[in-house]
Amino acid sequence: MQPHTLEAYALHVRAGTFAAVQDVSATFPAGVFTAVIGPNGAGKSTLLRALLGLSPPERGEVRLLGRKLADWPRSERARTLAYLAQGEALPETAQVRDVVALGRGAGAWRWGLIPARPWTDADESAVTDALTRTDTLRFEHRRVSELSGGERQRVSLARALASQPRFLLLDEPTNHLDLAYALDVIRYVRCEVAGGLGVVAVLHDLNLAARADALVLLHEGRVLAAGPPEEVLTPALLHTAYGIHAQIIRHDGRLVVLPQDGVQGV
Ligand SMILES: Nc1ncnc2c1ncn2[C@@H]1O[C@H](COP(=O)(O)OP(=O)(O)OP(=O)(O)O)[C@@H](O)[C@H]1O
Repeated sequence: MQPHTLEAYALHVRAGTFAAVQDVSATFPAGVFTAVIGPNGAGKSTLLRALLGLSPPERGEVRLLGRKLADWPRSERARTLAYLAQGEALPETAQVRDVVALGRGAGAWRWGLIPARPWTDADESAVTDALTRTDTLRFEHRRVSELSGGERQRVSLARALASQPRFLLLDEPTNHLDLAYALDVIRYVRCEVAGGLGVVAVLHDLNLAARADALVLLHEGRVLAAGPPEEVLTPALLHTAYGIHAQIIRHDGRLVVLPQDGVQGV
C-alpha cells in the first residue's frame, strides 16, 4: 500500500455481461503522467471509470492515497479525483468562468447531489488559478459557443483543475483536436504533473502517449505491459496488441512509432 498513489488491485470489472477488465493491477503515482493505451475495446475507459468509482469492480479494489476508494466520502473523493470524460459537452450558452466554477461543486449543489455551501474567496481564487494555468483567463467572459474545439478542451481542463484534485483522469483528451491543440493539452498536463498532480490519460495516439512518463498497455481487458515508454512501445508488444508491424525510432530524445501501412503490415 502506497500513500501517494491511485492503485488498482486485481480488478475485475463487468460492462454489461462482458468481462471488460480482468485481473488488472496497476499503480498510478502522484507527480507522474501515465498513459493508458491499447486497441479499441481493450477496456481502457472501463478501467478509468473503475478508478473513479463510477464502475464498481466485481472483484479486486481501488485504493486512493492508501485508503480503499469505497471508504472515501463521496464529496471528498470527487474533490481528490477529477475526471474529464470522453467528448464531454459543455453548456453552450454559459460563460467560460461560470463553467470553470462548476469544478468547485457549484453544479452538484444546483442538482442537489451534495449540500450547498457558501461560495468563498478560496473558491474564487481556485477558479482564477485554474483559468490562468490553462491560459483561458483571457477569454473568461466569452460564451462556450464562441470557442474553438481546442479552447473548449482547455476550459474542460480548467474546470477539472478548479477542484484542486490530487489525480486527474482524462479519457481521450486529444480526440478531435488538431496536432497543435493536442500537443497543447499534453503541455498543460505536463505542467500540472511537474506540480505534483497524478495524471492518468487514455490516449489513442501512440506518439502522444510516448510523451508520458509511464504507459499501461491493455489488451483484451488485461495488462499486457506496463512501464516506461521504451519498455512498452516495442514492435513485439504493438504487434500483439494492435496486430500491426511498427518501427520504433528515437528522434530528439523521443520515441516515435512508425506503423507500416495497414493492419498486419499489409
Ligand atoms: N454496457 C456494455 N455492455 C456490454 N459490453 C460493453 C459495455 N460497455 C463496454 N462494453 C465492452 O467492453 C469492452 C471494453 O470497453 P471499453 O469502452 O472499456 O474499451 P476501450 O478500450 O475504452 O475502447 P475504445 O478505445 O474503443 O474507446 C468492449 O469490448 C466493449 O464493447
